[in-house]
Amino acid sequence: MTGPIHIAFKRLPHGAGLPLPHYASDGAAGMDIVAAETLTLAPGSRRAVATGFAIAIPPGYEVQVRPRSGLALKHGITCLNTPGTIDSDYRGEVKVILANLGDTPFDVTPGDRIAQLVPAPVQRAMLAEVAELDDTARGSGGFGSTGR
Ligand SMILES: O=c1ccn([C@H]2C[C@H](O)[C@@H](COP(=O)(O)OP(=O)(O)OP(=O)(O)O)O2)c(=O)[nH]1
Ligand SMILES: [Mg+2]
Repeated sequence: MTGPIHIAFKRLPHGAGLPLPHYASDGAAGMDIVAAETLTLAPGSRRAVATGFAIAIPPGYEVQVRPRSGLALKHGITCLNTPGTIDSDYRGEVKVILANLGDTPFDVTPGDRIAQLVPAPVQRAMLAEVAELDDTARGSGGFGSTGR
């Protein structure tokens, strides 16, 4: 584990009184984040759920919004766009796009831990357009071409 990066955190008015994003154990990779609103997710539905905060990530990094495995396993709740991407230049409220893949309605209450944040370095790419790509043994085989 490398040292922590510093992320500016701004609490928004509707986030007042909510717990800060926090690591639930010494070795946790993700900081748990909580909902800042009340809602019920019907089976098969999705919502952008408020967290009540905004962040400023240093250049060269992103923050990934990932599901919590307990919610996924017990209730079928996931982040639809996982891993969600928070760009370093985004200054709006962090939202969690929750989807209910289970078969019962799922209630969310302010303070419920709904997802986790994992910072990651960003490697940008520069494209070089060419007429032909080099040959490989795999070629265009994919999507199970090597067998089960
Ligand atoms: O789970 C997420 C994913 C994204 N965002 C915010 C921060 C991110 O920087 C911005 C844009 O996300 P993304 O690039 O994934 O979405 P887009 O559909 O490409 O929107 P845009 O055109 O604004 O980039 O939305 C969230 O709050 N939560
Ligand atoms: Mg985008």
